[in-house]
Amino acid sequence: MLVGLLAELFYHITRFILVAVLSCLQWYTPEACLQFKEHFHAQVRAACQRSTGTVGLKLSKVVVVGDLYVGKTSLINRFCKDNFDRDYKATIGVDFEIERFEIVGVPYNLQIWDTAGQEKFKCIASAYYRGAEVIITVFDLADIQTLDHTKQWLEDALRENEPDSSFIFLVGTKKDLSDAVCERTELDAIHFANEMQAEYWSVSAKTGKLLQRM
Ligand SMILES: Nc1nc2c(ncn2[C@@H]2O[C@H](COP(=O)(O)OP(=O)(O)OP(=O)(O)O)[C@@H](O)[C@H]2O)c(=O)[nH]1
Repeated sequence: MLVGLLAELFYHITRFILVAVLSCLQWYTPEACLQFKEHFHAQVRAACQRSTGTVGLKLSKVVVVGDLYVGKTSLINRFCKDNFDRDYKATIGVDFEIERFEIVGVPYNLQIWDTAGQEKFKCIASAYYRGAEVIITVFDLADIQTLDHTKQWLEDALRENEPDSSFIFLVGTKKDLSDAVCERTELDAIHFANEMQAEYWSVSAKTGKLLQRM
């Protein structure tokens, strides 16, 4: 009973944080967010409002993977620091940010791991995949090859985690550069997201403007 409740609590908190991440960036449509449809279960809400010591679930690990130059760091920077840098600085190995939230009175930490897309750093970055509650697989909407590569990135990340233990997101970046090619890539991406049971988002770290979910 307690285990079931904690599992449900964990599920809702993780979803809530992801919604917070994406909504902060205004990169979502409400219908994409199951959380807004269901809200918290009464038991989960009650558990959250009790002493945090009894809950013990304060940390969630997010791993962001994808080819080099697709915009992983920019995505994280927009969320964590609300800034955008047009200059490219390759991530060396891994980097991480911690964001602190309070959800119905419970302090919560979101640990976001930014991994390098360069092949030569792959073995370093992959050492950090384990224990990811959330895997965000990123590609560049203007470069269809990066979408093709997401399958491999996701497989590598999933291999390091227990089956069905991670929420999966597929995120297409640089939506501000959108043209007809991007639109075709998005259709492929939505198809692929369905196949891998991922939630799909089209985003722009540059503008942060509300973008439509296809
Ligand atoms: N126009 C536009 N450019 C973007 C966007 N997001 C990122 N960029 C640019 O794309 C380039 C690469 O972005 P990064 O965030 O460094 O890419 P990365 O995936 O972290 O790259 P690695 O660290 O090598 O894995 C930079 O020059 C960014 O300014 C976006 O939404 N729109």
